Amino acid sequence: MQKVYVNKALKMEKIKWIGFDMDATLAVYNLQNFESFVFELVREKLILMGHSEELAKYTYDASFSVRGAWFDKRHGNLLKSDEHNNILAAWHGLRKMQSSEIRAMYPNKHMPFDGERVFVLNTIFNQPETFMLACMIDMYERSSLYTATEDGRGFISGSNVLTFREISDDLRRVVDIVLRSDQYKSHMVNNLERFILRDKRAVPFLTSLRQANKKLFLLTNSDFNFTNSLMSFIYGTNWRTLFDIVVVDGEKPKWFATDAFFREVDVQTGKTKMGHHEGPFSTGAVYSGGSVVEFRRNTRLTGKDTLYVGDHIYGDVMRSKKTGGWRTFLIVPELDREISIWKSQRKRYLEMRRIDHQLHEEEMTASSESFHDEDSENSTSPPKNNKRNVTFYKDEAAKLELEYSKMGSLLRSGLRETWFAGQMRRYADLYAGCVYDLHHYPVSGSFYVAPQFFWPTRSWRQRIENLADQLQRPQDTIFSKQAL
Ligand SMILES: Nc1nc2c(ncn2[C@@H]2O[C@H](COP(=O)(O)O)[C@@H](O)[C@H]2O)c(=O)[nH]1
Ligand SMILES: [Mg+2]
Repeated sequence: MQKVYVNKALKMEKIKWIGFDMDATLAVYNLQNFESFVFELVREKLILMGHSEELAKYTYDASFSVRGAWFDKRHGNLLKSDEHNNILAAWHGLRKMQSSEIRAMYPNKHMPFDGERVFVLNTIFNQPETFMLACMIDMYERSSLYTATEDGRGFISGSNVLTFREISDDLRRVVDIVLRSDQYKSHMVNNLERFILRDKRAVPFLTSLRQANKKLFLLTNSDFNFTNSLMSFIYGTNWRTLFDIVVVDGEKPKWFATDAFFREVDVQTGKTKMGHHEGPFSTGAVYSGGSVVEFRRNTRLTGKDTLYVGDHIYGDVMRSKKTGGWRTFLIVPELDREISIWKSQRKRYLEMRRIDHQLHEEEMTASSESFHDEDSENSTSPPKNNKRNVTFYKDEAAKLELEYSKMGSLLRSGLRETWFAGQMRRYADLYAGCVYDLHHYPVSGSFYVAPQFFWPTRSWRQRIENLADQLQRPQDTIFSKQAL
């Protein structure tokens, strides 16, 4: 679709430095191939660890997971929440939970965020993990050796208890080991054609930014050898000359929270030199680790003059904005697909909006009548919502969700915005499906947000259509070649 969307106005002429994340940003992954490869490696290691061999029967289903899900380690559920922690939908294993079940476990269908209890599955690297969590719980639920514990925190077989927390912790450990392993990295770098999508805009994009006097840096959590392989594949072996500074082993989000020094990498051996780096950074050199504090000291950047482009809503976008004061550009690989499904489902969406509005009006009328009748002897409880409308709305919402994946859309659940969408709106100044979409805009222009009007309207149809259009952010984006 080649569009950049705007949450917060940004003048490109004020940006002196542009930083890039590598994995899932400059290096665009073939998600289908990548996710099933990681799923298979993780499955093998979980069985070696001692989990049931029944796991071998589960194959990767790319149409199951959606990013941004929360895993509740206490009840073993995958949750889709909104930005106020209201639960929009939930899965136990591979099974979608009924509304009544969710309500019984989570009063008011709400769960306050607690980092001890919840693991947020935010990145493309968590996608196989999300599906594996569902598979493991499904498998133990079906197993004849295990039954559910009385306290509902997992499974029991004889005197052996396996809690949902333990399942999730085991899986996390295995994913972590797999992504660090030589087996994973060597298979990736030996099969780059399978895992990395080359984009013909890549070199012209970075070159045009440099020609416009922007300083460029790479800041990735990957190690030097892995970075070198991927970047050489995309940009050619001289890729380092495209950047003013190259930082590997970044350990974001920690990179934004410490004052650690940089260490220089020996690009011949890939090993880091002893001690730490002092003095200005050199073009062509590669630095390991470091921190935003040291980076700022070395480059004299203020923060507002830096635009950082990354795919991790927390590690790349929220932390860089909150701690570094950087301007942010989020890459959402699912965006083009989300928008095209959204457009194709506009009629269904408008109908749901109309029903939703009708239900609200009925509720308002009923509660205002009951309020006025409060003291009267004839006081009646509000009439129940029109059941047919409620059922219709729920069925349509479920159908809409299935257009995206079994866990639905990344950005919405029915009409409601997800937690991921809320985070994106708050912390990403710009966003796009692909970093190279920025190449279609002049380097010195400005991004604006179209004004949104919330004036009162007479008819529900007008209100619905206004809202629908506002929610279609693509139409809200204005780009101007002149500065504000
Ligand atoms: N050991 C782990 N490595 C992980 C995990 N999730 C991602 N990763 C690796 O981090 C980098 C991301 O690089 P960036 O360019 O996006 O900053 C990449 O090499 C991933 O393999 C994890 O949970 N554990
Ligand atoms: Mg990344």
